Amino acid sequence: MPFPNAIRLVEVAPRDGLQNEPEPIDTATKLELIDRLGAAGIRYIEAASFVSPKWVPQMADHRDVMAGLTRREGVTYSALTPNLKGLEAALECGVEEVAVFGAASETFSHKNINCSIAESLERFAPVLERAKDAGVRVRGYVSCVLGCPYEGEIPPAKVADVSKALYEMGCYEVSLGDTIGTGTPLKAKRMLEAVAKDIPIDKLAAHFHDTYGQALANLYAVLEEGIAVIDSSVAGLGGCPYAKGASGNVASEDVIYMLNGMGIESGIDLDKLAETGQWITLAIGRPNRSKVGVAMAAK
Ligand SMILES: CC(C)(COP(=O)([O-])OP(=O)([O-])OC[C@H]1O[C@@H](n2cnc3c(N)ncnc32)[C@H](O)[C@@H]1OP(=O)([O-])[O-])[C@@H](O)C(=O)NCCC(=O)NCCSC(=O)C[C@@](C)(O)CC(=O)[O-]
Repeated sequence: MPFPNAIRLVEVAPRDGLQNEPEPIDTATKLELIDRLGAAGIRYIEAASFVSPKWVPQMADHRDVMAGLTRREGVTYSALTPNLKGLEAALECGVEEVAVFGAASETFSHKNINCSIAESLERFAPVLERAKDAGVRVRGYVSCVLGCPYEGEIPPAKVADVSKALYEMGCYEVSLGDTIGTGTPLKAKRMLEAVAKDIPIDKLAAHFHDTYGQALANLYAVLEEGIAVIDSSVAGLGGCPYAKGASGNVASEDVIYMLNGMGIESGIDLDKLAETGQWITLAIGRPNRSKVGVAMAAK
């Protein structure tokens, strides 16, 4: 399949990027991050997570983040909602899109959302129904698509089953999460082939963490298969609280640099994006994990 002419980048730094930070990050810093990402041309930003503050304290200010946004025209600001309680709170804050998140690994599902895969799907069904009534689109995530921190290898057929269930339930797009970044390019292709038997490729997204330095190579492999939605995190911020040692998503700057070199449109201003990566890493005292961001800052 030819490479896509254009991609949609889903920027997850304000949520995935910050959810695992050991020190509290104030709401004003999160809001400035979101605003800078919008100013760099990003059209889809995962801004918050309506999960239990006991489970993920960094996302406890979800209401203040959603209510405090300076909304830019044409930008979607989404939030994670694992259950009806989260969805109702998000709706009160005027959210226009939410995401439910499941896993292809039973153990990870229990550790992350305290229920089995089957129970999670039962929980998501009323979330999708309520969201539909409210005119809110729902994205679905599947974690551990290329490996699990507890179970190791996950068969592609298992990933395909959970993805299909989310899609058939009404998720308009399913984002495939390599939660611990252990995937490699051919493995990523094989997994995608299995999922794409049931779901059109333009309804799938790649959400690859870079723990083993494979994320860009894996992205190249799935772009070749027709994937045109990429999740990434500015400065490579992030990690999952329930996947020990997992580092952040592939850095947005690195993705855009690669896409620019391939002539694939994103509508994103790389200079502004790289400045944002430098700014947030200084603001929260973290290393910048984007090679492109570091190289551009050194010029
Ligand atoms: C799902 C639950 C809530 C189940 O947690 P639970 O303990 O089974 O839920 P519960 O219904 O029994 O409720 C327990 C308490 O949580 C409260 N509660 C219940 N729901 C909510 C809510 N929505 N918002 C706020 N509070 C909530 C509820 O009110 C109650 O409070 P208490 O009576 O004890 O004071 C919990 O396990 C949880 O919050 N997990 C979050 C895990 C998480 O955020 N993980 C990181 C995001 S996923 C990820 O990073 C992967 C991804 C998406 O990026 C893709 C990839 O890379 O793989």
